[in-house]
Amino acid sequence: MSAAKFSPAQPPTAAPASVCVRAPGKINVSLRVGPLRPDGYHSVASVYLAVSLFEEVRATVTEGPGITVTVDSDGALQVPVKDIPLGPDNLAVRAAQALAAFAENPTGVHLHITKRVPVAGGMGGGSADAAAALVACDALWNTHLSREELAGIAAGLGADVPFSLLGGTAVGLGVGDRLTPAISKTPLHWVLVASDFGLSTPGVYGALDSLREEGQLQAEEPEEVDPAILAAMRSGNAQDLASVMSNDLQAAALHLAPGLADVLSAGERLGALAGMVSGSGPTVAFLAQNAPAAAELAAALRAAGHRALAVEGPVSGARLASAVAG
Ligand SMILES: C[C@](O)(CO)[C@H](O)COP(=O)(O)OP(=O)(O)OC[C@H]1O[C@@H](n2ccc(N)nc2=O)[C@H](O)[C@@H]1O
Ligand SMILES: Nc1ncnc2c1ncn2[C@@H]1O[C@H](COP(=O)(O)OP(=O)(O)OP(=O)(O)O)[C@@H](O)[C@H]1O
Repeated sequence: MSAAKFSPAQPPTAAPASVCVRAPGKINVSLRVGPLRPDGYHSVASVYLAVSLFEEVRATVTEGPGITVTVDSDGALQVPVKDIPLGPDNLAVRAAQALAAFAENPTGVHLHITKRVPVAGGMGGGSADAAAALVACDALWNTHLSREELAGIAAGLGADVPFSLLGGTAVGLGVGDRLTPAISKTPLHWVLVASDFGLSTPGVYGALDSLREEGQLQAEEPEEVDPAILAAMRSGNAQDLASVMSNDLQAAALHLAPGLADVLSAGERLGALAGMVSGSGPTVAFLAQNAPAAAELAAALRAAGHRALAVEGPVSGARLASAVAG
């Protein structure tokens, strides 16, 4: 006989007055990009990896209506936040607005974002803020949407937003939003090097199209991910992964920011197994053999004047970190 069967009905959970949600940035361990589509997007075949560099969004009920946002930054990469919009264009605000349509009685909310992921850095930082805001407002407004429903709203906000909700390791098809979780049991160790400038994602995709039009690069429709990459992720063999990881956007990012080639060669000279531009860049991600090797590489890159940080992945997607009762 189960005790739960006879326990009195639980009262409905009261909505909290304030919640804090953490959501991870990502690396594309592999990113294949097809030709430009009529809708302005490109089909991709991507292997996403969520890494231990987290954005935090604290959502607090306000007395008045509306959604407001403030931003600060924290962490070793010293992310400048001056270029982040603080109005309706902020991705976290857009996420809260999209979720409000599903809430019976959405209160006013203030979102405070603590940024650790480089802005316009190719690691999906704004997407992580959007994913965190969705989970935070879902808790604040008692909307109780399923992860699938949240993923549907996330896809309307941007191609990378569904992955920041899901986390872990996943194959992304379509524009990157059609996700299938992939197995990777052993953590992989990376070193991130931030740049002191950003790259616009549409600008980097556009540069890739131009290079392809000029005949310098080929465009093929990406149907699937190279099975060798999934095998290397599954086994956690960093050496194997180093020989197969690749990013079609790297040539375009290097075309727009040629100095990144020096960063890539510095990391490889200082002991990385391999290095690549993360997503649309300009953040560079270096794969290391293990955690001590990553710590050593990060220290050597810092000594050479770079903003470098050792991280690992996979980690969880957007999750409630704390809640304060109303
Ligand atoms: C580079 C990646 O980070 C790799 O994961 C993503 O493809 C970019 O994802 P994102 O920043 O969430 O992209 P969105 O905000 O949805 O789109 C911004 C712009 O990037 C370009 N874009 C984005 C995704 C994609 N599959 N093809 C594209 O061409 C389009 O010009 C689009 O208008
Ligand atoms: N919460 C936010 N954080 C950062 N940027 C934001 C945010 N909301 C809107 N933006 C705008 O979006 C642009 C790109 O932001 P983001 O930091 O997500 O780039 P990214 O990491 O290169 O994106 P991706 O890797 O998904 O292509 C910024 O330049 C900024 O103008």
